[in-house]
Amino acid sequence: MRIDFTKMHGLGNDFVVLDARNPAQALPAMDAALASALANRRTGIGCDQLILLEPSELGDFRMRIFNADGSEVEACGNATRAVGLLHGAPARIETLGGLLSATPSDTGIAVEMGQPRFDWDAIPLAYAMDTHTMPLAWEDLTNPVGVNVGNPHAIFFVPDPYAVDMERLGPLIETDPVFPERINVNVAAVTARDAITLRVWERGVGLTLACGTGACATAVGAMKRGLVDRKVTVTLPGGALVIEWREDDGIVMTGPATESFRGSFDPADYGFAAGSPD
Ligand SMILES: N[C@@H](CCC[C@H](N)C(=O)O)C(=O)O
Repeated sequence: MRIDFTKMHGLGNDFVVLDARNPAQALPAMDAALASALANRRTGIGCDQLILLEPSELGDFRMRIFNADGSEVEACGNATRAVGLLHGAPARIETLGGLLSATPSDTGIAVEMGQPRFDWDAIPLAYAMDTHTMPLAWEDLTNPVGVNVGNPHAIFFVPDPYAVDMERLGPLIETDPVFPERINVNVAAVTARDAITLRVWERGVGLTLACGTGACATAVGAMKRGLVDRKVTVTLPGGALVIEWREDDGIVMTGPATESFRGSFDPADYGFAAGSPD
């Protein structure tokens, strides 16, 4: 029994999207082993995140997010825009990080990401500290902002994000015990009151071409520090997102999403039995 998938991306951050709402699809129960097998770029379909759409009683549908290492996580900004594009109309999307809304428009897909949380235990951190300027350092990367925008982020403001050895420092910071649920690592340069350049080492993935929640976290971190205005363009290796932090509505992220192709796979090829259709 073959399972259909849609390959999508947001600024090069790519996804395999599976739709478990279709009763004709005998999807195996999703777990870390299957998610990482499908995400594997050498032996699987290949992606940064595996996205599973399920029925929801709270929203139009539920989106489950698995990193390439198989870990299930709370939020993914780029995938939220991607499934918003698939839905083709304004959508309320249930995630582990909260209920989000995605609205396709002429300028891309706009997603209301909710309010950021800066409390140390909301990020979470291993012990109490000031998250505005965390008293932490890894070589030249010092005093990050800590914020949770559905998922956890540390943001380092640096002169040149492309001069930072992220391949070496990213995994060190991601797995430091000060972050009990690991962390997404952002290195950013503020280039104008409305412009930021950003690279992200994603928890459970590594360096990606873009990270939507990273752009949101970095923008609000820079706003908190008074470095930028309330609406900024964040430029990542894969392209740009516009991030606005509204007093009442919270963070609004706007940017493109793209469907790349559709295909199918046989779970047996990955050592998994198909589930039983409802
Ligand atoms: N690519 C994403 C973030 C995906 C989840 C992240 N790696 C985590 O573990 O929290 C985005 O666009 O936000």
